[in-house]
Amino acid sequence: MDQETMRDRQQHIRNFSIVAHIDHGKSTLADRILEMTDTISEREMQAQVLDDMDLERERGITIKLNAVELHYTAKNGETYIFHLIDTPGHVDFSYEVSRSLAACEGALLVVDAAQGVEAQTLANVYLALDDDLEIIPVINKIDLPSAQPDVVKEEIEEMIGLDASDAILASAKSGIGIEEILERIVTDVPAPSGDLDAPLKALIFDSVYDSYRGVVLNVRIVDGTVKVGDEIELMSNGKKFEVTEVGVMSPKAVKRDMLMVGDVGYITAAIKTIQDTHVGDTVTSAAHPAEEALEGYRKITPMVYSGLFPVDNAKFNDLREALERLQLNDAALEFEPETSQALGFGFRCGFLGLLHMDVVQERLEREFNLDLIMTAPSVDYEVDLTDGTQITIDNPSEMPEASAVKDIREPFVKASIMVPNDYVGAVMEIAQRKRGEFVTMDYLDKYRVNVIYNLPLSEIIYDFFDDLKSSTKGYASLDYEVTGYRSSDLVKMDILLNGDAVDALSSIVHKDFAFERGKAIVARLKETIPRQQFEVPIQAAIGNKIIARSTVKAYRKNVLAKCYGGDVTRKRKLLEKQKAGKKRMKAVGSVEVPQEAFMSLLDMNSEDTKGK
Ligand SMILES: Nc1nc2c(ncn2[C@@H]2O[C@H](COP(=O)(O)OP(=O)(O)OP(=O)(O)O)[C@@H](O)[C@H]2O)c(=O)[nH]1
Repeated sequence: MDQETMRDRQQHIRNFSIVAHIDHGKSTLADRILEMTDTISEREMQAQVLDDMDLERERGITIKLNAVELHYTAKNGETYIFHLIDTPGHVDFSYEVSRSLAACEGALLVVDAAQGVEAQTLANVYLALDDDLEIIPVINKIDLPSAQPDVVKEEIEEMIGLDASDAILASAKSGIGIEEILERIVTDVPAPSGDLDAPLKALIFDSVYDSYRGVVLNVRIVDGTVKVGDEIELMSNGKKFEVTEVGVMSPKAVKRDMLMVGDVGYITAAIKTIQDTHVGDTVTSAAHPAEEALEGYRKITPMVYSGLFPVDNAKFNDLREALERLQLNDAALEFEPETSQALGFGFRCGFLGLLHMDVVQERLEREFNLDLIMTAPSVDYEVDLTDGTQITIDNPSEMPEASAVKDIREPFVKASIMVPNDYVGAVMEIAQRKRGEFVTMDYLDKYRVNVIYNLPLSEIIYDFFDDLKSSTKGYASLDYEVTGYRSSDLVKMDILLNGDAVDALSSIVHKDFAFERGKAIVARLKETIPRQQFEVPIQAAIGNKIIARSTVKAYRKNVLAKCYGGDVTRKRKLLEKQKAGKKRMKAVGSVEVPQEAFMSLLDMNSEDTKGK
């Protein structure tokens, strides 16, 4: 390609994302766009191509970002190169949204015509506005009988402050408005402004490990060009590599001779060590390095911590390797080795939230074939000791004796909960129960309210959102940000099995809830720990004081005795269930403890809310 062709090409590139609240139709719209541009035929279209992780498909949510190149011949007769960069919609992953947005000039803002603007619509659109992206409002699902496009337009104008008079009315499901969207991308989203002749500068926005090709870098080229044979340098550590392949995803990998300014594609360079690359780094040319690296991404700090232990202790190194690979394209995942008396060697991992934790656990098990025991999630605490020192603790078992502790502070969040008027009472009741402190309440329009609460993060990471959803018929949407740490009356609760404290079962609880939770967790453990050859006493204790107790009776009858006369399938099912359960047993001292027992700490939270 000569210079002129490249300059002309640059003018025809459009890089954009789709931002939306979860379930407002982002993936469906992406599919329609791929179909309309013949990037993929209907026959090839597996349900929702952009969400290509199995896990995502099962859960129906977008987690990882993907970038796809497509070609669109506009009404003006010219062909444009679109790069569509997918973004996740769940609150846990807003960090990833900002990563994809950094590679774009524009964003489609998709709002469900029946649901209206929701918490993540706002959170995500603010991220896009921070990046100065051109925003095109799209009101989706206008085919629904309950669609109220005019009300939604008003909401977009009032709540976001965007002009919605020319918002596109669309139905991703029935294909309405898709062409208009494509045309507006051409006319409204600016072409990338980088300098073709400047030294290479490419932003790594994602990377994956491939056992044949090494690390595959997904990049947005900000300046210059890169081709096979070039020597590249990673600006954060000065490491140099020779480029072995470049290409784009369309949606399968398509090799190219080169990538140029404005392109979004991949680079491989036989990078074998995972630790060398990290998202947010800048790739430059080793021969003509850029003077300054791109701004990169802000550092993200995990909010929820949990211990991950292989059921088979010999798999410790496999687990480390798997975590390293996941970390490649999951900058938010943190881990460090942890030793538990009860569970042996494992890792203390930091996650963005419970969904993130769940996804990591499932990926480790499916993609890396690991059987894991995961301990209940915890937040991190700032602790002032009586000797004047301050420590941070993300593992309840490390909490010092109460006598050595002067003050414990826990993270607080400002939560914004959007609901229809009718449910405000229900929301307040839940927030209050979770030690919430009411801040304010704004009427968004005639129908909906934004309720703001300060809440301890530890209270909302578990089941707050589920509770909210179920008591508002699914209408509530939630967004939150950590605002700081506050002193709370917290104590460490130990759990003793057969008289021995099990470190992996300790938790930190508010004094006022300690009794109740102690009782609930002991009851829950009694249900989950199977009968053994001997009696197993279960106790909850604060310091030396036992606050709740129960006993798992010794094992007597065969499990099959529970079956009704000779029903073979039922019998088999029961045996299978028992076998699956066994796989995840861990011997803690002399007691066999199943995985679910370690999650009892979670259940106890919902337990104590039920009775009220
Ligand atoms: N009636 C109707 N349903 C739609 C339309 N667009 C999407 N849906 C449905 O809405 C649901 C959510 O759509 P998705 O495309 O998966 O939503 P999403 O925003 O990508 O969700 P995440 O990937 O989790 O962020 C699916 O059941 C779709 O079939 C539409 O235009 N009309």
